[in-house]
Amino acid sequence: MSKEQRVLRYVQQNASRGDPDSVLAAVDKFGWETEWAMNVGDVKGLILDRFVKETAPQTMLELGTYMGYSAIRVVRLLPETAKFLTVEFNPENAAIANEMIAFAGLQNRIIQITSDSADVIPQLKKKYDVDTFDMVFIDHWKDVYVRDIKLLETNNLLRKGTVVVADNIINPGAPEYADYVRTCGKYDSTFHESNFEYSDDIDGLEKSVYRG
Ligand SMILES: O=C(NCCNC(=O)c1cc(-c2ccc(F)cc2)cc(O)c1O)c1cc(O)ncn1
Ligand SMILES: [Mg+2]
Repeated sequence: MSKEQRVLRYVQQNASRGDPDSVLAAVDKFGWETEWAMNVGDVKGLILDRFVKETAPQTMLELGTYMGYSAIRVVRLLPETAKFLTVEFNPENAAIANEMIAFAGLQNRIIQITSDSADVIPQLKKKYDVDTFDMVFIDHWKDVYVRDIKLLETNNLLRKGTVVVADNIINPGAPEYADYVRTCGKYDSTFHESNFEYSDDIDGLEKSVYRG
């Protein structure tokens, strides 16, 4: 059984079906007490919660579903009318996420896409009926953050004021991305220091508002 399957089983045996907060609490308890996993987690998650509440996005994209933790974390704060798309490359992780999201009762609120983000970003307008995103959460492979934010720009998926949040700026690190959003002149970017998931190590989120 994979680590991700062990986390899912723990959630199914310890959380309440249809209760997103209990699912998040179970994943976090497992992450702190049993096995570390690369969810954004409870500490950085509180900062993400604040950004979501401040932005109140009607359309949102997540790159890097993993087990669905941040999808559940975000969508639990959004109205039923909001449109949330999440992209995962790894089919095994996507399958775990599908079950985690269903257990949380949010399967009708989250559109899961299993694909390489580079392939799907250019299809979002036509195939997924997207105009522009109000918010984007980037949490997939660190070395493709820059490639993908540039793809979002060139595919006209960002608008003046779109809020782009990126995980793991310090650990494992996304230095080229941080440098790009801070110096290219297209974003007002701020770094929010925090802790690495289920750890005392340092990490942080970058929040970048597109100038349009
Ligand atoms: O699962 C896929 N990506 C996860 C992206 N996320 C990360 O890589 C990630 C990594 C870490 C991390 C940090 C320190 C360390 F020692 C080990 C891992 C932390 C995080 O918070 C992440 O978010 C995936 C699979 C695949 O086959 N193809 C495309 N993507
Ligand atoms: Mg991460």
